[in-house]
Parts: sequence; C-alpha cells; structure tokens
Amino acid sequence: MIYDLRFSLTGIRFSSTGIVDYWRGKEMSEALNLPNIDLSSPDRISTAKSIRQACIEFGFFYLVNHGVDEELFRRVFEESSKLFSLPLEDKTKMSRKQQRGYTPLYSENLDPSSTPKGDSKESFYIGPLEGAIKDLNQWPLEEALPCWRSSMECYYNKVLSAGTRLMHLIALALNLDEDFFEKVGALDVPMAFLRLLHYPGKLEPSGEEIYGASAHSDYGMITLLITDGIPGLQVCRDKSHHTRVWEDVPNIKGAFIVNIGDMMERWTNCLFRSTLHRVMPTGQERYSAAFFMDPNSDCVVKCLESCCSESCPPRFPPIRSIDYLKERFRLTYGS
Ligand SMILES: O=C(O)CCC(=O)C(=O)O
Ligand SMILES: [Fe+2]
Repeated sequence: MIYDLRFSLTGIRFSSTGIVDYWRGKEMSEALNLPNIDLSSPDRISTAKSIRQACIEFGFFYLVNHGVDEELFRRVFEESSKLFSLPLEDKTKMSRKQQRGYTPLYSENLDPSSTPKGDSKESFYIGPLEGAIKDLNQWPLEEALPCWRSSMECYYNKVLSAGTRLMHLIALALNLDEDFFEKVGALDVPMAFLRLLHYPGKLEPSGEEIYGASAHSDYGMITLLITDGIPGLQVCRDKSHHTRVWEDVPNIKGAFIVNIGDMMERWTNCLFRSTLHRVMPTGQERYSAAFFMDPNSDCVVKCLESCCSESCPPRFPPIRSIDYLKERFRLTYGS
C-alpha cells in the first residue's frame, strides 16, 4: 500500500524500496531549529566550537553576518528569473558542457532508486572565474540580459570570499591551523560552482513520484544556499535508519543555509555529517541558488589525523577531488 500525503507537508509514505518516509510539517511544533553561526563574531574560538557542534549534530547551519548583502541576493533571483524565462531554444544553446551551463527539467536524477523520471527543476551552473578553466563558462548574450554576467560574477566572488572565511573557522573547529585547507591546496582555485535553480510551480500530471530535488547529499566541502523563501527544503538527519524522518528547513531572510558535503565527511571520517536533503514540490514556483565550494581539482582528500585512530581507522581511501567529483557527476547525469 502506498500512502502519499505529500502535499499536506506532514505525512508518512511506505515506498516500494521498503524505506519508510515520514516528514514533519509546519503544523507541528518541531520545526527544525538549526544553529546560527555569526561569521563576523570576534570570538573565533567560541564560533569554531559552535560550528563543530552544528556539523556533528546536523551537518547544516545558518550563516549570518557574512558580508553578502540582501540587495545582491535579490538581484541574483531577479536575473535568475530572467534567464529561466528565456525561450527553451535559447537556453538549450547553453546546454551543460564540462559542468557549466543549462540543465533542463527532468534531466537530473539525484536518487534514481526513488523516482525514474528525474527531478522537476531546471538549473544553470557557473564554474570558477579564475585560472585556465574560467573560459569554460557559458553566458547568456549580453544584448538579451545586459546585467546578468556582472551580477553573477559579483555574487560568485562575494560568496567565495565568505566561504573561504568560513573554511578558516571550520579548520579551527577541527583543531587544525586556520590555514589548513590552504596548506593542503584545497583553496588555490577551488572547484566552486554557483548553481541557479528554478522549480516550476505547476507540474504536468504524472502517475509517478516527482521531487523538486530527490534525496541526496552534496558532493564537496561545503554548500552555501539561498532560497527565495518558498518552502520545500527538507533534511533527514539519520540517513542510515530504516525510517527516514524528514524535517522542514525554514528560510531565514538574509542568512545562508550552509551544509557539509561528502568530501568534508571523508576528510573528517564521518565526524562531520553530510546530511541527506531534498526539495519537495509545494505547487508554488521556487528559486534558489546553491554555491558548491569544492576543493581544487588536484587536492587529495585524505582522512585527517585527528579524526582517526587504531580503534577508528579511516573509512575511505584518499581520493583526488576531481576524480571524486567526476564520478559523482557521472552517476547523476550518466555522463
Ligand atoms: O533548492 C534547494 O533548496 C536545495 C538544492 C540542493 O540541495 C542542491 O542543488 O544540491
Ligand atoms: Fe543539495
């Protein structure tokens, strides 16, 4: 028997894979209360401790006082909406190549075990703006969208700078020197991707289970996400449990929602968790922008000494960042 009470935002579903999904909605008092991390706090030691706690407990937190102003968030969403409103033919001219450019509706399936159709979202990726690979980016024609490229470049650079400051605190949170991630070469030219996302409100009727983004964890070091405030994002804190409990992540205006990715989980031998999350369609159109901050291609991600011992050996072998990312993209897109 399949119960699908998805649109009530509180429900239970027994899927064909035998995994039981249960999710808590707004009506219940237990809305997920993620910690707030203040990036500009002068008390860096206490901030690092709070980050450590948040990464162990949730793998998610809000980041405030990060130096990227709300007016720029607004501009990003305005320009993003202009791009997704272009005729499909124009968007298709910028189709995803080398992980840059446009991906159409249903082209990506983050969790093939749950839904064969693919996710109901379209997206646009912007890769590193520095180094030899900067020219791989694709941009809409300036005549069509005059302020588009400059707005996105400005946003990319500002989030990268906030993300780099956050990585210093994450190093402190792991009892490492604050420039540890620079020293291991993760941040020279980080493989940072800005991904604009658009979830259409109305979907064509389908007999299949459709997600905005099906259950997944992010691949890299950290992700800094902003949303337009429309709900839908949910996390499952215990991915290994047979019953998956999904909790809504409320938006906080002006704050980044930060989460730990799989490569950080590998670095920390699962001390910091890369938490499963998804986006449920609510019938409302939704925009978000995820900034995936991943290590420089050649950086080798290897269990930190402070995170392993004889009784707790490394769970993953060392891997080069680019090799790990390529494999994950291959599994997601089939290419
Ligand atoms: O749109 C969102 O709120 C989350 C998107 C996401 O998780 C992703 O693109 O990896
Ligand atoms: Fe994600």
